[in-house]
Parts: sequence; C-alpha cells; structure tokens
Amino acid sequence: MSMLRDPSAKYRPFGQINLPDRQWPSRLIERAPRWLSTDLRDGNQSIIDPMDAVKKRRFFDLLVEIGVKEIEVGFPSAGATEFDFISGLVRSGDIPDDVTVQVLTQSREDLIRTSFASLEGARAAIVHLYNAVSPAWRDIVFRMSKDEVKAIAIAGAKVMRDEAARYPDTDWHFQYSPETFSTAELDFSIEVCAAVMEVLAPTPDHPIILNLPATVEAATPNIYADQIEYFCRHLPNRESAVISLHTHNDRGTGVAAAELGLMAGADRVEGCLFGNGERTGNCCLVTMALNLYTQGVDPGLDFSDIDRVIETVEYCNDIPVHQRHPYGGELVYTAFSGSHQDAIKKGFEARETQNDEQWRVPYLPIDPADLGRSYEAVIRVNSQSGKGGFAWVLEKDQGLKLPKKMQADFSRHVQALADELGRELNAADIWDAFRRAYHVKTHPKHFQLVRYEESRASDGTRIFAGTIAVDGVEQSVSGRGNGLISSVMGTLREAFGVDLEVSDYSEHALGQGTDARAAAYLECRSGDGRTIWGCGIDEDVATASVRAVLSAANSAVAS
Ligand SMILES: CC(=O)SCCNC(=O)CCNC(=O)[C@H](O)C(C)(C)COP(=O)(O)OP(=O)(O)OC[C@H]1O[C@@H](n2cnc3c(N)ncnc32)[C@H](O)[C@@H]1OP(=O)(O)O
Ligand SMILES: CC(C)C(=O)C(=O)O
Repeated sequence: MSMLRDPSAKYRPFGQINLPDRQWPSRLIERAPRWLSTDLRDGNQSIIDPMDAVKKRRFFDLLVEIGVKEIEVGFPSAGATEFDFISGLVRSGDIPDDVTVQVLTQSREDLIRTSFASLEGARAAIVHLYNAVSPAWRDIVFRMSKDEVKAIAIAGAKVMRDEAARYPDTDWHFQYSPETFSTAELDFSIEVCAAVMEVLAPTPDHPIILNLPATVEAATPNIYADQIEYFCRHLPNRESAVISLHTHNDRGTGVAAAELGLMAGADRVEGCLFGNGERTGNCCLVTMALNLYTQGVDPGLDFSDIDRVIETVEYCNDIPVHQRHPYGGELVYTAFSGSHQDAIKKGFEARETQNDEQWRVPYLPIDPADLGRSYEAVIRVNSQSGKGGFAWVLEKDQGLKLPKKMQADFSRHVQALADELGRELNAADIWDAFRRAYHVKTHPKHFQLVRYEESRASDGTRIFAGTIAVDGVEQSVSGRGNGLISSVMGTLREAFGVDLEVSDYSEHALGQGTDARAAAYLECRSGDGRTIWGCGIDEDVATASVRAVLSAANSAVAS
C-alpha cells in the first residue's frame, strides 16, 4: 500500500494570531445573528447546472418562507440568466418589505454598473463588492502590490458610491468583502476596509457591511475567531460597520468557525442551506440556526418542516442532502445499535413521567418532532441492535409492550433473523418473526382456539368452556377455577398432557375506540425446566389470555 509522503516541506502550519488577551473563549452566543443566504449566488455558482429562473424563484420563495431577511440573489454581471432573474424579481414587486436582496460584483467598473442596473426600481438593496487581498492572490492572480490591490477596492467603492447616487429612489446598502481575508495579513485587511469606508462614509445609522471570508478554510476555527476579534478591535469607526462572517468548509469546520466568529464579535452570518457552496461548501445555515435552537436561543429561522426544505433544496441544487447531515439527514435521529436504542427508549419513557418540558432524551440532541419528523425512524433494527430496538418497533407498529423478560426471549429470534438476512429488519419482519415465535395470529400447528366461553358458577367460580382444534381436530375443553389461565392450563394438562406451570402474567390494553383490543403475556415453566412464553391478542382480556395459554402450549409442544 502506498503511503502519504512527508508533508512538512510542501505544507506549512498556519501559525497563531497575536492576541494574548482574546475575549471570545469566555463568551456565549445569546442571540441570533443577522442571516444572509447566499444559496442563489455562492451556492448557485458551485453546482453543475446553475439554477434557471424557475428554480431560483422557488428557492427564493423558500428562503422567504423560512424567514431569511437578507438574500444574495445572484451575480448580475455573470450573464443574461442572472441579470434577467434579478431584475425580473425586483420588478415583480414580490420581494417582501422586510426582505432585502443583495447582489455580488467584482470590483470592476462595468460589472458594478451592470449590478446596479439589475436592481433598478428596488425599494432597498445591498450591493456587495469584493476583491481578494491575501498574498497568494496578490502575487499569483493580480500580480499586484498591496497598494495596487487596495486601489482596486477604493476604485470599486467610488463607482458604487456614484452609481447609488444615480438611483436615489432605492435605499442602498454597501457591502465589501476583502476576499481571502482569513489568509491575508490582518492589518492589511483592516487598512483596505478602512479605505473603502472612507469612500462610502458609513454611519452607525447607515453602516457598511464588512464581510470577512474564510474563502478557503486554512486553519482551526479558533484562529478565525482570533482574526475576527482582532479585526473588530482594530477597525476604525467600528460602530459604523456590521461585521459579517462568510466561512467555507475545506477543513470541515465552517460552522464551528462561524460560531466562534460570532463569539468574537461578529453580527451577521452568510451561508447556504445544508452547506452547499464552492468545493466543500459554505457554512450551513440550517446547522448554525439549529445549533442555536438547541441552546435555547431562537434562531429566527423556521425549520419546523425540515423535509419540505430538503425537498426544495435538493430539487433546486440537484444535490442530495447527505443522510448524516446534521439535523436534516435521513439517518440523524436513528439508532441501530443496542445500547443507544435502550437509552433512547428509556428517554422517551422518562419523558412521559417527567413534568417539565426540558428535552433530555439520550443520544438525541433535539426533539425530531420540532423539525416535523416523526419518532418512527428513531430506532431501526439490524444485527447491531438490542432488545430496546425491536421492543420500540413492536410498540410503535403494533402497540405491544413486551415484558422485559419476554424481550430477552424474543431477542434470540430477532438476532438469528438479522444474522440470517444480513440486512435491516423492518417493522413487518419483526412482527412476522414475533407471530412465528409465539404462534400469534398464525395458524399454529397444534392448539388453535375455535370458540371460547366463560361463565360463573353460583359460588363465583369461573367456568371455562370452549373448543380447541388440536392438530386440526376440534376438541371440547372445559375447566373451573378462580384463575381463568390456570383453569385453561389445567384442561390442557389433563386432556393433552401439556406440562406447563404459569410463573408470570401481564396484560395491557391495545389500541383505542373501535380498534381497542387487549394483549396478554404469559411466562411458563415446563416440566423439563425450560422457560416458555406465550402471547395472545384479542378483543377482550379474557380471550387474549386464553390465546396466550395456547400460544405457550404450542411453543411447549413444538420445541
Ligand atoms: C470567492 C467567490 O466566490 S467570488 C465570486 C465568484 N463568482 C463568479 O465568478 C461567478 C460569476 N462570474 C462570471 O460569470 C465571470 O467571472 C464574469 C462574467 C463576472 C467575469 O468574467 P471575465 O471578464 O471573463 O473575468 P474573470 O472572472 O475570468 O476574471 C478575470 C479578471 O478579473 C480580475 N478579477 C478577478 N476578481 C476580481 C475582483 N474581485 N475585482 C477586480 N478584478 C477582479 C482578475 O484579476 C482577472 O484580470 P485579468 O484578466 O486582468 O487577468
Ligand atoms: C465573495 C466572497 C464573500 C466569497 O464568496 C468568498 O470569499 O468565499
């Protein structure tokens, strides 16, 4: 097998930020930031087939419905599809009053003018200007000095200022991104941003948005937090700027970086639903928002029907949401493994007796119901599963609440089936296995209940009379006794030599209304020392318990 080569010559450690009195590690995120969705821009520029106007509109409507108030709707100078969508949306009058659209442009005069033109007639809009500032981009892409790169930003800002004046009916907001901020010298990013602010003259009442991207994530998230705190502390006229975060996920920590960035003093977060975006994607707004939610902070975004959100996102991006994606993935609330299932089942049982709302179900960081998910898929059964798993499935699917000791008995049947099939066992598999194991609602080979009647003698003794088919031949049986079960058991012993002693019995109601039935469970000891279980389900408890006796008798003679 080949080995990775020694990386030390090719790659260098990122190093540290000189901020010994950093404050962010001891801060909490106590309120939601301003959110900007860049699904229709950064997300759209990263997919194989960019969205057409129909898909963009559907995505836009979804974002509005979720409650996103700032939406980057595209890159108007990219081409006619983008321009026409944006100007069509503006002219449609369908942008709600509390939603502001944003467009992105390189710092090139013609592109900036095109961007303003696309927004003609907008009530309010954010024009977002960017140019890369870090050494690699300066040296390789622009082949420019620091001053020349700063001049690109200043020139772009001047065009923005002048264009805004040409369309006085729109409430313009300006955003500037020193692209590649996280790999640039911090003091240089501050210098460029301050120069842009000088041109655009923001005030605390009409601030500029300074968006600080980790264009390519290159360090651990604490470094990004240090960079944000440093920037916030050293930016002149800080109160006239909204500090915005725009992280990517190249190292898999885009959300973590944005969270620490908020602790470091930022006000706003840009990202995409389910983390779509260039390469490994942008910061995932769903994860960010629901992380806040699970800390008791209202994120201001509504994911209460997450499956509908996923459906639209998958349709528009033509990329599936991964089954393990935080909060949204199909498998993220599912436990296959025995000890997890056991803990989850106990967690739900504890919830029924708990008298406060606090969510404390082990292994589930959030109540799936809050996102519109049912509890059905919380536990699924395969060869890694334990008793809690099939007991949960039988309870949810059939309403059965097996006694703990019977679960242990049924466990070997389930384990054998899972090993034999080598796949997940669905609810039907488990129910079939249960019916076969305990001769429930099957046509058992030996004892079958044909008819059953119960009466009371004048002294109150119960009298049982009925017909049992034994190997297909009907036989009358009867018995007397205080306990119906022992009476039926006695009859079976006398008439057919079934050698069983009842050691435990339980019953519970099943279903409601016209579906109401009863389930009875019987633990018996056979003459040769084995433990044999029986289960009966019928319209009333008495018949269910008679069936439970026959179920145990069938097992006794079958094994
Ligand atoms: C990190 C990000 O996600 S940034 C957003 C990136 N998104 C997009 O680019 C999607 C839309 N873009 C496009 O459709 C095209 O890039 C267009 C139509 C806007 C422009 O296309 P082109 O004119 O062919 O230029 P292209 O994008 O290749 O840029 C190359 C030139 O612009 C310069 N440039 C790149 N970015 C910037 C910038 N932000 N500001 C100013 N100049 C820039 C480059 O240095 C290069 O200059 P050169 O030709 O003198 O070497
Ligand atoms: C334009 C900027 C904000 C960007 O998309 C990035 O740096 O990733």
